[in-house]
Amino acid sequence: MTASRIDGKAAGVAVRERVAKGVRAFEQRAGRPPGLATVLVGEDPASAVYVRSKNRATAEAGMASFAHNLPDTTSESELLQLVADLNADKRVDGILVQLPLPSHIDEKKVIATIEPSKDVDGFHAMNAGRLATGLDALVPCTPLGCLYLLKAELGDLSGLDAVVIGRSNIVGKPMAQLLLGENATVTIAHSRTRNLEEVVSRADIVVAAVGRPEMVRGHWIKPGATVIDVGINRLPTDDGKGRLVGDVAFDEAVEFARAITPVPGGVGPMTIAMLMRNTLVAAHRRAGLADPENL
Ligand SMILES: Nc1nc(=O)c2c([nH]1)NC[C@@H]1CN(c3ccc(C(=O)N[C@@H](CCC(=O)O)C(=O)O)cc3)C=[N+]21
Repeated sequence: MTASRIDGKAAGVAVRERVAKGVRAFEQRAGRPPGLATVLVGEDPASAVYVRSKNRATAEAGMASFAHNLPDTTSESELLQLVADLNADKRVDGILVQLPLPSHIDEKKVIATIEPSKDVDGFHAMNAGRLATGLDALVPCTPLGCLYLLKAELGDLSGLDAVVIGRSNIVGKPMAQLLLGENATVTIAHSRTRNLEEVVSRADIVVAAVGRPEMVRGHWIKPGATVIDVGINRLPTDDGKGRLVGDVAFDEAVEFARAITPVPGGVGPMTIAMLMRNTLVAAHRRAGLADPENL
């Protein structure tokens, strides 16, 4: 069997087009566009690229974009003050503080300072707790994008065996919560899991989010399973440009899976699309409007 490639780029474009329509409708009703503020501290080139593409996507969706690029000498209290200012700014519906932050800044403190109704990353404990207890929440963009691709591929996930490899607050844990919400049987595996191969080989759905290049081998995959690869690992190449690979050995896994996301062009573009979606949803909730439909 040769797996189909799940086209996250195309799915992301489709979501962003629906968001853009929703933005126009919101603006008619609220008299202002939804707004997203991004905060980048320091000069990490990869972070700068990601934040730029988020700002571009925001403008393309017709939303107001407020980009704050700060030097890596920014103190923690200066950053907390900026977040407080953005919390109070009525034009701002979403606040994204790009991670990782420089080591002299406590990420936990920064996340805890973001107003939960503007936390479009879904990282605040309020949103994590609301997701875990089945209340309306802002849900982290990457797992939300993964769930979107899974439902597009499989429809109903009820009763399926899902394995999430990785237990981060950003991907693994919220991914598991979302799958549980869809009535999948969920296993969370991690670096201490014994016999990972055997655990993976039982799964109808594999979500790999460990950050270790090509760690999941093709023969681990149950024939006909669906594989979502969250990893983005840059490997060195002779020409110095580097090559992106996921956490799954793609060329092997296509021989076993029913469908699989490539890297790049899989989960990454969906993350940005879901950030646009979350910003539109946050704008509606903050304006006292019902959630937009069909996103
Ligand atoms: N507060 C915060 N929120 C985030 O959502 C967040 C963050 N910090 N820090 C870094 C990670 C990483 N991230 C990506 C988003 C899009 C792609 C993406 O679009 N990737 C493309 C291109 C990859 C490339 O060429 O580098 C692809 O996979 O096809 C990748 C990675 C969001 N993150």
